[in-house]
Amino acid sequence: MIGFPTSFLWGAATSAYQIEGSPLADGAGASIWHRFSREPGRVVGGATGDSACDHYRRYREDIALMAWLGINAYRFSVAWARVVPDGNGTLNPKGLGFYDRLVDALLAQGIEPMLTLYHWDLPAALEDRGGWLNPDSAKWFGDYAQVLFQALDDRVRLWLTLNEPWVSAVLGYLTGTHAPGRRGLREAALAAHHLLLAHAEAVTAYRAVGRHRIGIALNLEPQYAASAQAEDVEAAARRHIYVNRWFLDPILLGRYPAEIPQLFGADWPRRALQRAGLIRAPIDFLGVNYYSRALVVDDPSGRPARGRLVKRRDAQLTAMGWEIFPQGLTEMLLWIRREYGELPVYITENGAACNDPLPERGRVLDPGRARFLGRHLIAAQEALGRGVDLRGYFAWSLLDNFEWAYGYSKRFGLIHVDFATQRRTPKMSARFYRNLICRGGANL
Ligand SMILES: N=[N+]=NCCCCNC(=O)[C@@H]1[C@H]2[C@H](O)[C@@H](O)[C@H](O)[C@@H](CO)[C@@H]12
Repeated sequence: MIGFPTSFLWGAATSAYQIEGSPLADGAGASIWHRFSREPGRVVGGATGDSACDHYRRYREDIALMAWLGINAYRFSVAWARVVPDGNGTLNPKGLGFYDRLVDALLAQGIEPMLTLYHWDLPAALEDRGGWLNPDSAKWFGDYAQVLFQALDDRVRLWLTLNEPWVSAVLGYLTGTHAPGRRGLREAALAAHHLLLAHAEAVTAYRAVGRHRIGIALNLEPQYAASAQAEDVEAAARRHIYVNRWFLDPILLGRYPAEIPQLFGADWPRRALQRAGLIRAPIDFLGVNYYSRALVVDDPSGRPARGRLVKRRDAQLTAMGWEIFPQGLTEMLLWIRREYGELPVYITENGAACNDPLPERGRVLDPGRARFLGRHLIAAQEALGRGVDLRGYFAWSLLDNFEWAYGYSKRFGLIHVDFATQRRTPKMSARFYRNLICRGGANL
């Protein structure tokens, strides 16, 4: 098995709303998650991101922990409403100032910043104007992206436009389990289309002013038929289009998969097909967020892909109920290369929620997470050995944090956070990852 290249990025990832806290500090505007988390019943325990990991104030302490961890890259997102409080208008210098200081502090430790422009926290003022259902949303996003390109492209060399637009569209507009909590197939398809146009708007804007590289982070999940029955095989094929190709094809090929309008039927926005060509603004790399595979059975009532997820009885699951399936990462990376050609790839998220014990004498024993990371890094190494141009790996997540609708009930962190005291405690998995990075990934 070949090793990891010396240029390989060993990182960790977070997002603004999940770790920063202080959502309205220094002139920041509210986001849709600030609003959504306050709606009764939306988040486990009625939790909000008001404090989270208090990273907005403790970022220097957290960067010192990153330095101890030995990561050479850190993926974070910018809270749009900190920088442009009403989403599309006046800049807030204090909001931008936080990210300016964050980037400088990272670089001072030799840590490469990877900046995600949008990780689900749309300014609430833009939601009041229709949010991602408004055709102007692509321009709003392009204008916001421009602000950050101008301010930070002299130091940020890895940009991501959107994080998991599929989750934004499906959980935000179809299932309603994420902000803004709307429920409609047509809305989901329209929001997805505008998110893709927004991605293209930002990439196009970057080409005019940017000097480095820009991509997008997608949640990609291999779909396996639960049986050899034709109806299950076909259901898995439909879900593969729905979960993976719906976004990959327009971004990388400039067209929607032919099957997508059939899956959405009358709910598919007709004009979307003509405008799909606009979406293919060539990217420099693809971010792959990999967590698990899906095991699919036919389900005629399931909309829109008419497939339902099942679990094998003997499956090993994380605390999220997701099957631990490292080989799916290798297969997904190889499939992307076969299907879309040579494109640099970063694993921009991979990690596990575990039922961690409480810290005891400064230690948190989470062997399951260490094993999860190790097995997925072996799977990544396998893909590297078979020709995938894999440039880096970002563990999700640096810190235990606000896990969206699960609130603080699910812990993904390499570092434990006591949310009552904000005390950080590196877990066993952090030491495992630190030692691995020291060895450049050798002897996995
Ligand atoms: N069944 N199933 N399987 C996997 C489905 C994954 C969809 N959720 C994600 O990818 C989110 C991504 C998000 O960026 C981050 O902000 C979240 O904290 C992590 C952890 O939840 C992941």
